[in-house]
Amino acid sequence: MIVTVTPNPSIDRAVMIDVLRRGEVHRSTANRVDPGGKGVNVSRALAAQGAESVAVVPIGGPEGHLLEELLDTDGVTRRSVPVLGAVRMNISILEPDGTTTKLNEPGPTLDENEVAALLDATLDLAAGAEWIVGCGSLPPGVPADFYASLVVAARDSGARVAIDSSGPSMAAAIGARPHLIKPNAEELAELVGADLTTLQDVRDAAMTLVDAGIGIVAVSLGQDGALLVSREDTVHAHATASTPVSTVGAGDCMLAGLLHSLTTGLSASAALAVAVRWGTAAVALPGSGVPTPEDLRDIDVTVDTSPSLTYRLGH
Ligand SMILES: Nc1ncnc2c1ncn2[C@@H]1O[C@H](COP(=O)(O)OP(=O)(O)OP(=O)(O)O)[C@@H](O)[C@H]1O
Ligand SMILES: O=P(O)(O)OC[C@@]1(O)O[C@H](CO)[C@@H](O)[C@@H]1O
Repeated sequence: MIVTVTPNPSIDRAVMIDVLRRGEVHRSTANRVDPGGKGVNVSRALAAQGAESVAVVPIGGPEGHLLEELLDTDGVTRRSVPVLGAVRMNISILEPDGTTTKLNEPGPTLDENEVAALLDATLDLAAGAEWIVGCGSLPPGVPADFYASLVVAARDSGARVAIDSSGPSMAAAIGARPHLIKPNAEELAELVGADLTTLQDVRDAAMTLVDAGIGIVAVSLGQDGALLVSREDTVHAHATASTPVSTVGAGDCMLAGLLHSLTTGLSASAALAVAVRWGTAAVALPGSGVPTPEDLRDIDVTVDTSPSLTYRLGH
């Protein structure tokens, strides 16, 4: 079982328009609402593939009720932690070529007791979990060491911990040495303070983090797929998204595929192939849609266990 914790979940509203023009009134051509937040998406992606998962989420306000309803509709098992503030609403503006503009709210302020309750609810589930996954931004009131505390507190539970966040909370989590992290290229560049233009740069940056005690660094690279780096492996995998519609949540689906595969005992390279298949499939879905088994069928993934490291990103 995979337990996710999303300290700052959201209602994701996706609005499709022909072209985004600053300062003008736009009439949407289509729209949809999804339950959102990075850990929530990991749990949704697992549920859509019939894999066992529990999503731990702070729930408050009318938006909180809606989030619970949407999670139930998606068949996501959840552990709700009641909070006073309302769950945020995030907006994605999608243009026909797949260009995605996101407006993310900061989220409600959580008080000390609510933060403690969120951590307790997650650790409560740790005993039966293979992975605990902490994902996304932290709302106001949640200290930057939230994920670091999770890594430390989960250490004796037998569950491995994966973290996907950014900025100070990700940096602090890395200090606590989680088993796996999933930065994208920008987040990795920020973590190591270097420009990343080739696969070699990505590999070197990821290896710095492996040297610092992280077991697996899985870097999502958008159209360039993903690079997995561990003490034993450097694996690159990529696939072509024939009709990119929305990249929102693709990284979360990729992480879900990776963790699910590692749980079922696949090798690093086989697990990365699954991860890229799930991520690429998500790009072809509107809004924060997560792929079903059928959506994965026609995606050919190329996996390279000795990748050409001179490959330039974005080409
Ligand atoms: N344009 C694309 N073409 C093909 N595959 C893509 C494309 N964009 C994303 N992917 C796939 O989805 C995975 C995750 O995408 P990306 O690197 O954008 O994650 P991310 O920045 O963490 O996204 P998010 O935070 O929105 O979930 C990639 O590793 C890749 O496999
Ligand atoms: O504001 P954060 O927590 O960094 O990101 C939140 C978010 O953009 O991430 C998901 C996609 O990965 C969306 O469902 C959600 O709206």
